[in-house]
This record gives sequence, C-alpha cells and structure tokens, in this order.
Amino acid sequence: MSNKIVVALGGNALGKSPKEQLELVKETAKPIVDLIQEGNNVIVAHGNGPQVGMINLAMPDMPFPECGAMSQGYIGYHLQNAIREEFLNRGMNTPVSTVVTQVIVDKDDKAFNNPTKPIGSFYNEEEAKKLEQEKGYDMKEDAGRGYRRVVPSPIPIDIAEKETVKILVDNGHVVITVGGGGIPVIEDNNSLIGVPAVIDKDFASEKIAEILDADYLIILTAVEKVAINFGKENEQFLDKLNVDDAYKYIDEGHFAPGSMLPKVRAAIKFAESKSGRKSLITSLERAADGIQGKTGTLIVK
Ligand SMILES: Nc1ncnc2c1ncn2[C@@H]1O[C@H](COP(=O)(O)OP(=O)(O)O)[C@@H](O)[C@H]1O
Ligand SMILES: NC(=O)OP(=O)(O)O
Repeated sequence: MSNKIVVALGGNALGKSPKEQLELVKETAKPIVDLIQEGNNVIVAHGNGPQVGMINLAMPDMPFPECGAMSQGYIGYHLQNAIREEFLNRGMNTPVSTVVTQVIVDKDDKAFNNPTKPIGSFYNEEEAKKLEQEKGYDMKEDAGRGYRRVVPSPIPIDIAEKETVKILVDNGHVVITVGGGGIPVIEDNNSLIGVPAVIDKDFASEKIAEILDADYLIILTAVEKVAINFGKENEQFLDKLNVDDAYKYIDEGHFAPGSMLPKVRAAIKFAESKSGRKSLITSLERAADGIQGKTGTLIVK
C-alpha cells in the first residue's frame, strides 16, 4: 500500500564529522529508497544537534540561525546526492532536492528563557564547568551520556516554505526539508527574522507531517524500539503504544528529556492530530520492516 511518510533522521544517520557523514549517508539512503521503491511517498527531515554545535564552536560570531542554515545546506547536499545515487543505482531517476526551510516560532515562547536543546559534542563534568565559565555556555547532562551545551528550542508554529514543499511532494519529488528542525524565525510584518535557537527536529518533522497530511511519521534513531525502564534490569521494549499509556509513561519518567522524550511527544502529537495517522519509532536499519509492521514501536491513538 502506498503511504505518505515523513522520515525524521537521527544523529546516527549522519555521523560526527562531514567526512563520516559523507560515508554514512550512503547507508542512510538505502532504507529511504527502499520505502520509495515500495511505492511510498517519502519526505526526509533530519537533525543537526552535533553539526550546529560544531559550526558555532568554530565560528562563535556566526548567529545561530545562520549556523542552522549552514547545517541544513551541507547535510542536505550530502543526503540529496546519496539518495540520487541510490536511485540511479537501482535504475530510478526520481528527482531529489533540499529546500532551505524556515520554521516560524513565537517570539514569546518560554523556551527562549529556558535553554534545553542539547547541541555539539559531549563533555565530562570538568570540561563542562570550564566551558560555562570561559564561553558562557549553558551546559546540561544529556540522558546519562555526558554534558552538552544547551540552547533555546521553541515549538514550531508554521513552516514558511510549506507550499513549495507541497508542490514538490505532489509532483513525485523527494524533498529534504525542516533540516535541523528548520531555521527558527519570527514573523515581523513582511519579514522573517532569524532567532537564536535550535528547533527540535522531531517536532518540526511532526509539523510538516501534519501540513502535508502524511499517513506516517517515522522517527529513525539508534534504537529499534522504545523501552520503559530503559537501561534497567526490568527494561521492556514496546511494540505498540497508545497515547494514553504514552502519557502515563512520560509522567513516570521513562523517556529521557534530551533524547527519547521529544520523539515520544512528537509521535503522540501526530497520532492524535487526525484519525488514522500513525507514528513509528525505530532504527534506520529496520525502517522498511517497521513500516510493514514487523518491528519498531508504533504509536497510535
Ligand atoms: N525509554 C527509552 N527507550 C529507548 N531509548 C531511549 C529511552 N530513553 C532514552 N533513550 C535513548 O535515546 C536515544 C535516542 O535519542 P538521540 O540519540 O538523542 O536521538 P537522535 O537519533 O535523534 O539523535 C536512544 O539511542 C537511547 O539511547
Ligand atoms: N535539531 C535537532 O533536533 O537535532 P538533533 O536531532 O541532532 O538533536
């Protein structure tokens, strides 16, 4: 059956450096093209946490929206070429392109006063303290994996280039959009003005999935399924999660704030947005099996 699917790619699809990314995207392209070859209409979104942090660290005077735009550009460039090549290898010539995508946020979003989005590399506690003192960064522990810089992450309200994306998708193009959650902007009369933030790609992917009236939101990350009691002795991986249980597990603290929590929240939001919409959280490698119901955690209303 043909579905319209928004695929959100996590950090493991892109690697830790441009060189690693260039190699990794060849593998990333395969499950995406598998889904398309099976007759699905696929829209690709991706994260940029490590990349936007690296860009800003290298160019501290570069404003955050510009850093986000740079990350969209070079990640999109790698992804679109890898997907193009995978199409050609399979005798297909589906057009693929990246749309520089701006995501409109609320200038009064409380997130601007409460940085929560982890970006850049991981540091130990001592290094983190040094960065706080020397560079004035806000540093937080990220899901038991070490310390990372955190920046504001407002909620996406709308997508400036949504009509362009729609036209391309409706005409059979593969579009890479809302890269890194999109470039965060606020509306000021006729102007769109960049604001210093990094939008969560899971929430931006959910937004574009709603706008495009997608059937599926697939969030691809490093784990095949979502777990309760993650990493504990009584860890239990879930095949299916209804939104009521998902809310209960959120309240019980099963999903780490810097990692799995935004995915589960975005998945709930999409599943709740219209009858029949489904969200799936699984690993990149298992995406094609996941859509056939063979693996992953399916989140439904
Ligand atoms: N309850 C949970 N179930 C499964 N994974 C979890 C859970 N809580 C935290 N995680 C961690 O979240 C990670 C995914 O988040 P992250 O690496 O930040 O995402 P991304 O793939 O978007 O870069 C998983 O690889 C896993 O280590
Ligand atoms: N922007 C964003 O959510 O990036 P990550 O998925 O890399 O955290």
